Amino acid sequence: MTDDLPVVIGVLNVTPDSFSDGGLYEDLSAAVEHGVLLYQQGAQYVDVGGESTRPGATRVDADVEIERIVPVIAALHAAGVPTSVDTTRAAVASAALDAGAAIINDVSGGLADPAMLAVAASAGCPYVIMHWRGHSASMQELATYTDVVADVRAELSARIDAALDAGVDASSIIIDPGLGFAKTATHNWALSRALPSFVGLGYPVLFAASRKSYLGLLLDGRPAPQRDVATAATSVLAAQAGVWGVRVHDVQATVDALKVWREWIE
Ligand SMILES: Nc1nc2ncc(COP(=O)(O)O)nc2c(=O)[nH]1
Repeated sequence: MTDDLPVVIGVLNVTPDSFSDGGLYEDLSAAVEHGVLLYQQGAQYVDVGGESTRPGATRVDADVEIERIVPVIAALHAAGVPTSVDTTRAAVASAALDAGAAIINDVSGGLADPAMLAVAASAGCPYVIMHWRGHSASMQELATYTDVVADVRAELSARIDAALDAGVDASSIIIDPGLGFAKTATHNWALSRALPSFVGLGYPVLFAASRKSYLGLLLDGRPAPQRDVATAATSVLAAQAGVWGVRVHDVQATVDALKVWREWIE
């Protein structure tokens, strides 16, 4: 939280195939320009990703991820823009930290790469543990739960314990319910409504609904770039639920909406 507003993390995907902004920022100068814009609009961090996590996306090698994101992170660092690295790979996280990234945003919560927890532990940096059940290709078949809120809480808690056992400091851990990752729209709404119970786990919660398909469904199939007003609404509701931060593509819309929320609850 910064002056009682949630932290806003701006999304910068340096990929050809991310679901809502793929291909827009593959060029270094375009990526850096957009990252600086997001920071100027009020993002406390810019989340730089080099591998699409969309359902069905094909994986890229670590060296491709590194090639894509390290120059961007280094340039944003030089420009005074704090960044997080969106990766499931330890080698990519290490390279990003060396280039100046401040946060590891690991959508797999340490499951995808056994070496990741040790990297997060030794770096001592904030480490985002998102609920995840497998890589993009298979994840929607994995969307089966007895009670999605209870199951996600339990599985996240297991990842928190694994991180603590690996030496990650409790004060470094941020958790994220992972909307859209092995979740249906119904699951996403249930998890959104249950955000206070995730806040109750005692770790800062990152909420990342931005432009996701469950919002598209609600908006009669509207394409991803036209879901930013709905995203800003989720940012306010997440703030109301007590989250630490929100991860969004349209920073301006969310910052404006959160300012309204702050005045309203004064
Ligand atoms: N912590 C976190 N990171 C993420 N990274 C990518 C995407 C999906 O792709 P996008 O980069 O286009 O939003 N979603 C999440 C998320 O829900 N939580």
